[in-house]
Amino acid sequence: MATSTFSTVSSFSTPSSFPFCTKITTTVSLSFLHRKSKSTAICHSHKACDEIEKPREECGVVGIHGDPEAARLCSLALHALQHRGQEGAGIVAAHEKVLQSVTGVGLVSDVFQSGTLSGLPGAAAIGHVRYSTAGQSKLCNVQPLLAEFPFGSLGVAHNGNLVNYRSLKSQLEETNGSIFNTSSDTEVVLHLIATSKHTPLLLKIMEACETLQGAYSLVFLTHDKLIAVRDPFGFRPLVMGRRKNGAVVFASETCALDLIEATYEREVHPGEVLVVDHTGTQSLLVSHPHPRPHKKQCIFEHIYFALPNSIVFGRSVYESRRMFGEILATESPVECDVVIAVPDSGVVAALGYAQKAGVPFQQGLIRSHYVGRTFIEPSQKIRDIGVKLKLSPVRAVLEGKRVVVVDDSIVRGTTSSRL
Ligand SMILES: O=P(O)(O)OC[C@H]1O[C@H](OP(=O)(O)OP(=O)(O)O)[C@H](O)[C@@H]1O
Ligand SMILES: NC(=O)CC[C@H](N)C(=O)O
Ligand SMILES: [Mg+2]
Repeated sequence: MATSTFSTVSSFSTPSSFPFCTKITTTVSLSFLHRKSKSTAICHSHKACDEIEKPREECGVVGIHGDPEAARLCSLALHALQHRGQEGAGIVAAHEKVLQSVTGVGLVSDVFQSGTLSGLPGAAAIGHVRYSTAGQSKLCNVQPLLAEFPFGSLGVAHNGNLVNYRSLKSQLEETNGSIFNTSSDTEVVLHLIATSKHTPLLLKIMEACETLQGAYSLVFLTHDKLIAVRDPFGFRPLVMGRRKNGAVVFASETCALDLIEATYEREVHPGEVLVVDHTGTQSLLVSHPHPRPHKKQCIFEHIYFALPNSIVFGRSVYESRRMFGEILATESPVECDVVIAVPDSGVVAALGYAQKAGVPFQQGLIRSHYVGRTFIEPSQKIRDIGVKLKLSPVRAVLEGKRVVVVDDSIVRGTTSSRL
């Protein structure tokens, strides 16, 4: 390789339509995953959990109401959202007024093997793939969380970070004697609901959400209702779709709707509460101190997290990444013979760069199909091994060439230092 130029789209000036909300620079250290553990429960009873660690981002959520195969569709949708969380997966389904749950550590295919789904009958279900942000990467923190209240059972799946969860948790422990079963921030939502004086349950949920600060795209399941809530800033995505049979689907990304043949209808609006039951869909608003807070949609969804075939925040992720590559070629032109990408999520930006620069795009790095995403792994040791196993250079493409290498981002530098 005569010359090798490393470029990254993360050096772009941020387009004005993408207010930057999160910069992920934290190095975290968690214990290795124990991949094969699984828990099946009518209602979770978690062991007392681990210490709290620094917040990060991500996760995928899905909710389905009105389809006799709700849990099976949920598992397919979670498969489509696997890139958003690889640490654990779970589904809660509602059948004959009872909520049943299967959660496990590992990938969707590890947790939902043949036969598992037959234990989750019912026409409504919610699901989650976890990338731990608050609370260790272990079974007790895998979602959906499920709680038994005197007023009925409730399941919840959360994408986001609650920045005030530590103070809410101490308050609940000291004032109400609340006993927490997990170290996940999401559990405070259940305790806030438990202690709310409002009725019915919907008002308890709304009051709880109004107490939360930070990012939350939530789906709740009761024995007869599916409820979706998005925080007033709209930090994390959440979309709504519908299947031909009328079943309503909520998901973090439209790629999950596509896989289960649901048509994309719209985003859940920032601050919106959507309630779905046999009577139809009702839309309400979470109240906020600023009646019209500015949207703060996370730019990292378009840079890295989401799949290019998704529409996120009303905009094609593929088009964003292609445009990032074009801008990079305009801002940082380099004499070169070939443009290559760091697969997977760098590919579309590299295509945009190559097209704009008028230089051939080639596959100079091969990505192993058997290694997941490395950035979202919970420990540096796993990330280092992941990058080592994942990327291999193609001598025929690179030898003697001036090469531009395009990746979507450099965060901890795990990938770029290996290259
Ligand atoms: O600077 P770092 O800390 O290495 O983080 C950034 C890298 O991690 C991500 O890839 P990842 O392997 O997670 O997923 P991908 O296969 O979808 O590109 C991202 O696309 C960059 O390549
Ligand atoms: N990545 C996420 O959105 C995670 C949700 C929640 N904060 C958890 O740690 O489980
Ligand atoms: Mg990458």
